[in-house]
Amino acid sequence: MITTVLRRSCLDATRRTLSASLSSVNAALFHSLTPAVARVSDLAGIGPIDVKAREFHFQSGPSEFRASMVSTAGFAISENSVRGIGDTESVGRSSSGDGLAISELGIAPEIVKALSSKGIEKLFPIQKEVLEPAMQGRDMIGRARTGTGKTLAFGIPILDKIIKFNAKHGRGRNPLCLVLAPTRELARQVEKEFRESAPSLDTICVYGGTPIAQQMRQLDYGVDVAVGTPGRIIDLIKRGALNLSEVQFVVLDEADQMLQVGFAEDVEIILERLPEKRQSMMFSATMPGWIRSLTKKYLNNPVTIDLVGDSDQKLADGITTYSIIADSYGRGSIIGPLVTEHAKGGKCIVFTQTKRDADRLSYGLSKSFQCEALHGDISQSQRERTLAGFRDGRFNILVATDVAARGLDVPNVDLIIHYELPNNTETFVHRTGRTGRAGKKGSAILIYSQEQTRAVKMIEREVGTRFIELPSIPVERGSPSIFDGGFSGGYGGDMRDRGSNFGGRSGGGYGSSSGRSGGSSNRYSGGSDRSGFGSFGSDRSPGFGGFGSDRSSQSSGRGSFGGRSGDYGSSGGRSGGSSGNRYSGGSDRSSGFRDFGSNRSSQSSGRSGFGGFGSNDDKRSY
Ligand SMILES: Nc1ncnc2c1ncn2[C@@H]1O[C@H](COP(=O)(O)OP(=O)(O)OP(=O)(O)O)[C@@H](O)[C@H]1O
Repeated sequence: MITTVLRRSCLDATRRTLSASLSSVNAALFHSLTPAVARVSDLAGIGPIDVKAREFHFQSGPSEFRASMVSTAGFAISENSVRGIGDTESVGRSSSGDGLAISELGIAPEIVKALSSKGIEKLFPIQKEVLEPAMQGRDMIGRARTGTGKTLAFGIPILDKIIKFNAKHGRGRNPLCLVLAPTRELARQVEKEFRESAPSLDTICVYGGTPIAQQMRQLDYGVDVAVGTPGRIIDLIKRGALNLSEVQFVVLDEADQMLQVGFAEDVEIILERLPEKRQSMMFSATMPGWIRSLTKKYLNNPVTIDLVGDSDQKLADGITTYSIIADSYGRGSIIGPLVTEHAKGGKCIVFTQTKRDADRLSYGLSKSFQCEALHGDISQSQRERTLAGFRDGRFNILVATDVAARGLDVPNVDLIIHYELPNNTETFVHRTGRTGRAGKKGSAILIYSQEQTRAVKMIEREVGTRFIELPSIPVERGSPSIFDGGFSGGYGGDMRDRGSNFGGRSGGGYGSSSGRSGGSSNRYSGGSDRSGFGSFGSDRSPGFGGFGSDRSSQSSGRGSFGGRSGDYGSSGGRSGGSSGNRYSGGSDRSSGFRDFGSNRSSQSSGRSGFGGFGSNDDKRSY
């Protein structure tokens, strides 16, 4: 922030000096730095001021960019190939081998140097495939496995173009690039990667749970790249602080999540405010069938770059998957032994379905391990401290909801434990993908109950992996629970409920046995369940909840957008209103893992299929 202020201030000072000699009209325009921009040559005192809206000539790649080098570049890691998923031109190729250095591609030396300082010298496969069409200004859908470098795949060409554009035309006030991400943590990470890869550019990360005034000030000084979550972006637009009229590059990271019902409305509000002439890109490790029809709406003649394909295994190469059977009663007690045996002192993320379980499990584990919880009910500052502590190795076990499932890049996570079956295969892929990143090895353990055997097989089929079955760990019914001291018995006696979990367990599950929740009979049943939690509401209060506070600030002034009052993932944020139905799907859920399949098939037939299940549930359970 300070750097930004100084940098833009210095620029302004130069401009002020120069503007003294200009006509008053030009000087005023020049000084204000609104959509008008002065060329670099003007700043140097050469030639007249060219006051006009900036135009980014993205259709032709910068002359320095050597496309031919890209097409012959090899890879730093290997990636299996595949076929495209779209009905447009597709790319997918199998290649491996020692690749051409990034330094030889003609991209801005600043980027080459910055990447090199992080040990990034050669392109990963997705980066290589994306570079040329991105440089040509093509809209695209990019899909590659988790941890294979999608951020830099879109980051390198965009940053390169902006650096070269700024060098030629000077800097403006409004962002040229907008990246939308589904979670605050991911937005921060993407912005950091952009900032570190192109230190001369001004980047901003905007998301809820942090003071908006500071973000408004920073925007006022001028930025080149804005990264953020949709809620806060809309809020800033409404307040007149964020002007998207000059955006030339827009990226939907984790596109399949961003385009799910509930998210898509806000994405659309934002896209409507972008210039029509722009380059749009969508990236994710998962692109369900339903996304195809949507891309037509958002993308212009896109090229599809799919390095995953439908038939191949969907996980990164270095990941070994295990499964272990445990009934509801014993589930909490086997986590310790699994961590000890399989993480071997390294980093481990345990994914739970609910915030409450994350807290409880973390509490239980903290008696034996250094451990913290991460979910949407935790204040943003604490969330950031927790993630930083996990990255830095201050503690090694993170118990998280799906707020941590997508995109987060914490190096050297050795083990993922799915404490419960995720809601859908996409979530399984993303959760599991927090390990085995950038060519490293990792393991994932899926805990399931007898009743979920078919669901496990379905995951195997859809994800293209084979689970190695671990011997079950005996747990005596009378033995002390890991949750003693607040959760004793919480998992006991609910076996039937928990057994149908994959499809959506319909029983009281955690709630009834622990005495909370005011007798909610279905934790997905919308209002009553959420009110039972109590904490759901607080999601929406400032300072809370992942996406919640994002939206709480929106709701303070979003009237004109008329948007839903829901929330990004923030679970509780969506109480009532339209979301009620989505969560009420008792019948869907009670049908057990069958839903897994039916949900997916309804997804592919259209987005309405998401209504009942997984994706919205993801948001709810953050
Ligand atoms: N060319 C490269 N050489 C070495 N490391 C790289 C390269 N490109 C990216 N990385 C590193 O690989 C890691 C994973 O990258 P990134 O987070 O972009 O993956 P991703 O494909 O977006 O994953 P996800 O699907 O989980 O979001 C990061 O730590 C990044 O710095």
